[in-house]
Amino acid sequence: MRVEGAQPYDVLIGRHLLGELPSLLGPDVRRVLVIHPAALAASADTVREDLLAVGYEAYIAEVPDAEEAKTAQVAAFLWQVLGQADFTRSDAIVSVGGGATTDLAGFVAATWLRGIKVVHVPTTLLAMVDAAVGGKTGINTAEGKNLVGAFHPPAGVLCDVAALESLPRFDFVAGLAEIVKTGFIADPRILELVEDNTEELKSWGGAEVPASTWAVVVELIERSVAVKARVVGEDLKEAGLREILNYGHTLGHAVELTERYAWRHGAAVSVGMVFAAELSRLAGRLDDETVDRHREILGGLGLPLTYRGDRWEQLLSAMRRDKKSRGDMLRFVVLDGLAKPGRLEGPDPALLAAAYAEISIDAPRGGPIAL
Ligand SMILES: NC(=O)c1ccc[n+]([C@@H]2O[C@H](COP(=O)([O-])OP(=O)(O)OC[C@H]3O[C@@H](n4cnc5c(N)ncnc54)[C@H](O)[C@@H]3O)[C@@H](O)[C@H]2O)c1
Ligand SMILES: O=C(O)C(=O)C[C@@H](O)[C@H](O)[C@H](O)COP(=O)(O)O
Ligand SMILES: [Zn+2]
Repeated sequence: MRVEGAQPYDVLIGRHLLGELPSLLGPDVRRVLVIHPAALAASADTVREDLLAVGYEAYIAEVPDAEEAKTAQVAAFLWQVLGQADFTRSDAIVSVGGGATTDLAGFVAATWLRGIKVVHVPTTLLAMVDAAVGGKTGINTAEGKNLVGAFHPPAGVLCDVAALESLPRFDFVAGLAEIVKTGFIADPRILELVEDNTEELKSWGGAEVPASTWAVVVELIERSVAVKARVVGEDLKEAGLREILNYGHTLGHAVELTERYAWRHGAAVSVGMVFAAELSRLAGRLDDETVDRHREILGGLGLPLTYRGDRWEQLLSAMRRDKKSRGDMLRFVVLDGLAKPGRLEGPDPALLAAAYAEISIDAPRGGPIAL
């Protein structure tokens, strides 16, 4: 699939695609740094060996797992690696991992010498359908999620679906949340596919999965990437249209921060979408049936639908730093119907609190919540 724009690139989806890496890197690259978390050490090593075998000078750097990787300290470590290996503007980074790894590696590529090539090899469902495509890169700060970053499109994306065989069910389901998001904002056929295959998807078992379920997963990936490619091809820097991809993220990112990243991104976005749907309904813009469909689909997959009621002030404070905010004005992506995303700007605080009341529960008395 092609992502258009000032710097067009291909997103390849299939199996055994690593042989395509040199063609995505292009002819001028000599040195490559492969960045990966521990869980992907074996795959990253294979990538490095393959690159060495065809003549690249290939280096490898392991980074911490998940959100622990998205820090200024880890970025600084990678800048040091690049500096010590004399990486120039004709060299490149390859990320092998989930969305946290692709966000970090993309950010380091965007900032090293003010921008070098990056090719992403996403290994989670979420990174294949969302994080690796579109050029949003970033790291977190103590004040919030992705607060430092850059728009830096990759030179290419290799989605080798065989990577999903080792992905834990928990992470597979978290990735489904972004797929469902894409269904609600742009492609309702995605919702039908998820509804018709809920049991198979929620009980993801990697290598044990029947061919019919793989076919559904590949179609879900292709449909989600197609929507993302169209949107970012039109609006790379989020001047308008691209904001629709942020459906459910205003509250979702606030939940992630409040939970100190103990929740997966997809799980937080699930709650955030139910909140955004309730907000849309209470603002008189969305029908009850579509709101209920959020709960049925996300809840059916085992994704969380509620959050603790005693954290509203903390969440509100985190939401003020959302990238869609303008000055003191909070802005939300809402739905005016299925696949009809709109914006709600500066909502009455009472409306926000009412929407939150619809999704909040009593504070748990210990133990993790849902996903
Ligand atoms: N840039 C964007 O447009 C964009 C879009 C969506 C999400 N994101 C970001 O992506 C991140 C979430 O991504 P994620 O859900 O992939 O999480 P993640 O990168 O934290 O990966 C989740 C877990 O899966 C493990 N893992 C990865 N691939 C595996 C495999 N094949 N087998 C076994 N384990 C594997 C990882 O080590 C990690 O423990 C968040 O930081 C979010 O903000 C960015
Ligand atoms: O690509 C986009 O644009 C998105 O908003 C996709 C989101 O799923 C993703 O989580 C993104 O990283 C959120 O970006 P942010 O600008 O809200 O940090
Ligand atoms: Zn997201």
